[in-house]
Amino acid sequence: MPAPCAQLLRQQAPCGPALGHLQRWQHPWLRRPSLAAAAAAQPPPQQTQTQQQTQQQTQQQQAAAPQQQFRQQAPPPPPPPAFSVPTAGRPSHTADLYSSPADPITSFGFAHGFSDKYELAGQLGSGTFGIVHVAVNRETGERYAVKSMPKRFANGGQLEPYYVRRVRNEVDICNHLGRSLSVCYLYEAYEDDTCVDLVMELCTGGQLWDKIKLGSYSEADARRLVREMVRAVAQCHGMNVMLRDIKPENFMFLDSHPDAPLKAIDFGISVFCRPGQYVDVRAGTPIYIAPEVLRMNYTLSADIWSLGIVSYQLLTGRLPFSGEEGQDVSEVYMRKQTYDNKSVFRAVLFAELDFTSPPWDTLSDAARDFVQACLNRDEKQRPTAEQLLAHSWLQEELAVSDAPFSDTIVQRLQRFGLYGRFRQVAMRALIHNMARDSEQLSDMRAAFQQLDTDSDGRVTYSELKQALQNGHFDLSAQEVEQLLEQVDQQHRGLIDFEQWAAAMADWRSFKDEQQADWEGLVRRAFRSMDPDGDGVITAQELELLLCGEEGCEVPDIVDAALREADADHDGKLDLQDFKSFLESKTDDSLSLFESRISRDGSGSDSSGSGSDSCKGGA
Ligand SMILES: Nc1ncnc2c1ncn2[C@@H]1O[C@H](COP(=O)(O)OP(=O)(O)OP(=O)(O)O)[C@@H](O)[C@H]1O
Repeated sequence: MPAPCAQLLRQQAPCGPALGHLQRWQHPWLRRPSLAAAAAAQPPPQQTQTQQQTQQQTQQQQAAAPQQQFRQQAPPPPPPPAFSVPTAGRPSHTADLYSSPADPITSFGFAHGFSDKYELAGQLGSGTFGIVHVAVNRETGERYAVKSMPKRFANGGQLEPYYVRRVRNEVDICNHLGRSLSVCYLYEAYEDDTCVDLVMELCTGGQLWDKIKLGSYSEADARRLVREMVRAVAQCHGMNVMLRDIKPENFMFLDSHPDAPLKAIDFGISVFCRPGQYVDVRAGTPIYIAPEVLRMNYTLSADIWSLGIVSYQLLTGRLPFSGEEGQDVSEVYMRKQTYDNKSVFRAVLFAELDFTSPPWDTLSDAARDFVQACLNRDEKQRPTAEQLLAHSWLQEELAVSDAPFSDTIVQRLQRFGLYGRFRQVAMRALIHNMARDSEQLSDMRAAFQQLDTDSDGRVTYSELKQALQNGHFDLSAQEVEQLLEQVDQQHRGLIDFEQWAAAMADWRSFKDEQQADWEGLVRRAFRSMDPDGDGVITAQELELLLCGEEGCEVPDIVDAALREADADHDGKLDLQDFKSFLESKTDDSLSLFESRISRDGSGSDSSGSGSDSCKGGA
């Protein structure tokens, strides 16, 4: 029988590691500035004296509690956990990591009534902070995963700061990234007096680790999985999120089909970090961390090293470390999943990396080149995740640019989902105001008309679902809903042509096509978003524009839009802000997203997962 939260609290292992990433972050459902947008909008910081003092104070507090800094690795299973070590007295290179200790709070402000809506079923797994169960929606019978994180209180009845940061971190980053199919979707967050419950997409196919420990994959299978992981990482990096804990335990298969999609889970120690920003807190799981993480000066490229380790494991069934420093680490870890930190750190820093022993003689040069590039100890020489996607080893048979439009619909929907709300609305305003004879528009209109089976100019969810079922996409029913909700932000259950076109458009070619009338188009689009025509969109007008009469269900939406687009920081948007905002949009690549085109024509397995497979293509 399901364990209620209070019971979970008793079952929970004693306190795990203190988390050293003192990132200031926010839950988007609470009205505070979003770190994500702040990280995106602000230039790399010069820390103020006060920030440094706060940081040093926090670090001193942490240094005074060393027993909380590491968690002893317990052999075997479960696999060794992530850790995070604060670094006393070192200057930080990042904006927010240390500047703001968690607020003294007693609750997060999440919804109440988890048990009214869901019934717990079997346990799926457990980690340092939570126990994960299947949760069944009492009304619909749909199945989810719920991570129950028993509240940890400090003296004085307030929540322990590490716990606060950890929960908020997970929620904030999931919300930030959750619109892509590469990331386990977070549906809801609940709390009561004793517990936080995060309701997530259910992955029934097990961890990638379960498969790796059985031995190496064929090169073709490994390539597919690595491509999926690199995509997830490229999306995270594109959103200024460093994962910091890439390992096979943190990727789960959606279901038990042999080609089931992989989903990234667990963002508890991820951190917001822009390219070029540095972090100086050791964090991660020792076997997978990059040498520069041990040296406590690293940036997004540290994730690429971890990807290299996992790729090596997938291809060979072992770790890369060899020679005097590494042989034992490799053998003992793969056999027993245990190690001692000192030997691992020595191996990470100094061990030879073996690219010659079998099965390397049977693997392609491209595979070797890919893994070697990831495992370059000089982090500056490592490719970015986006560059890795273009590596010859990962290249798909059909380049995305050559794929027919109808094959890329799921990628386009994911891409649109990762835009902020203001960019989504701006795209729609541009579409509304552009010339009717645009070539892109006519292509998209033709695709839309195919979806609109009753020709009423609008596509319902069920029409879209049906379209996605009739062709060749592998999508769970829940994934279809996730994708469509992005386009139908007002939750009308309908998508009109302009919404559809805004979601499908390629920004670069769209802009190129409109070049002759670009200035005029931008002016017209801005005017159509400025209801009283006074040349500025105030915060109040922005809320109406972004969320309609109902107001925003996620309070941070308006603040995030202002942070992204209000270049002169005067709290409102004018035409100049809008122009610069549109110019700042450069990245448009579909290759970051899974096409989800069915691989074998049979779709994914729906058995008991609550994620019944839809197969289709428009
Ligand atoms: N969405 C999901 N669907 C199915 N099982 C899941 C899901 N999320 C987590 N699990 C299972 O629960 C376990 C614990 O989850 P998770 O790693 O997120 O917890 P945690 O407390 O954050 O862990 P950590 O110790 O790494 O900090 C996972 O290893 C996995 O087996």
